[in-house]
Amino acid sequence: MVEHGDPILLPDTSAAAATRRAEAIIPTPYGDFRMIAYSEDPDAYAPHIAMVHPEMDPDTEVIVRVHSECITGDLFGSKRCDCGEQLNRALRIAAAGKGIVVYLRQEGRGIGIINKLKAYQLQDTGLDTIEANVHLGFEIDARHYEVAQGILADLGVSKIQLLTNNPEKLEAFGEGPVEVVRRLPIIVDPIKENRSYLRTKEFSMGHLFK
Ligand SMILES: Nc1nc2c(ncn2[C@@H]2O[C@H](COP(=O)(O)OP(=O)(O)OP(=O)(O)O)[C@@H](O)[C@H]2O)c(=O)[nH]1
Ligand SMILES: [Zn+2]
Repeated sequence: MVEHGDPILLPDTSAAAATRRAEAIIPTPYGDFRMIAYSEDPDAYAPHIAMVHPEMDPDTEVIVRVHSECITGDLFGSKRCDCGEQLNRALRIAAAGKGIVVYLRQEGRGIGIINKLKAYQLQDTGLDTIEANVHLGFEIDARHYEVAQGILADLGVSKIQLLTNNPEKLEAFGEGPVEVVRRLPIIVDPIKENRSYLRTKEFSMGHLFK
């Protein structure tokens, strides 16, 4: 059994990981973005990513999505969660509003893809997302947001409108140098495959779906 918060399993999300390593323009279906890679280790395989609108103005209240990695949803379009659709929507909003999508490598709320798949298997026997994490010996949510604040600070941003329904994410930003002036909801319509996942988010994790 893994101990709570075992550091080996957690990605580097300290402020040190907010070091800019490389960037290039990436043309996406939503328009061009500057893709900037951030990591503590210069050769990191999985750096954090900022997708920055080329005309982003750091002196405005920048629209920002801080999205945690979900390989199942973001990449393969899994219907078990709302991540893929939220990511697409966030990119569209950032493209229209000269904003930023910060993509953090905190797969599975920080437990990694192997453990998330184990959690899914437990969920298929009747546990909810929280119970499955706890059963595997993990925190309910092992994520940290210092690196996101560091990335925004590196981009010269100090005031943001944060796209989230997650009160804990909002609270985490309350402690950092970047001020959240407004929360913007990012609500995906439930489908039968993700209904119980979204229900757990709403009733057990306090996510704001209204
Ligand atoms: N452990 C675990 N992680 C999950 C499960 N379903 C999704 N995730 C992870 O949950 C995270 C979702 O992160 P975000 O998209 O930033 O969103 P959020 O914290 O739900 O809050 P919002 O900003 O409101 O979307 C990703 O890291 C997913 O991989 C699950 O059943 N178990
Ligand atoms: Zn997901």
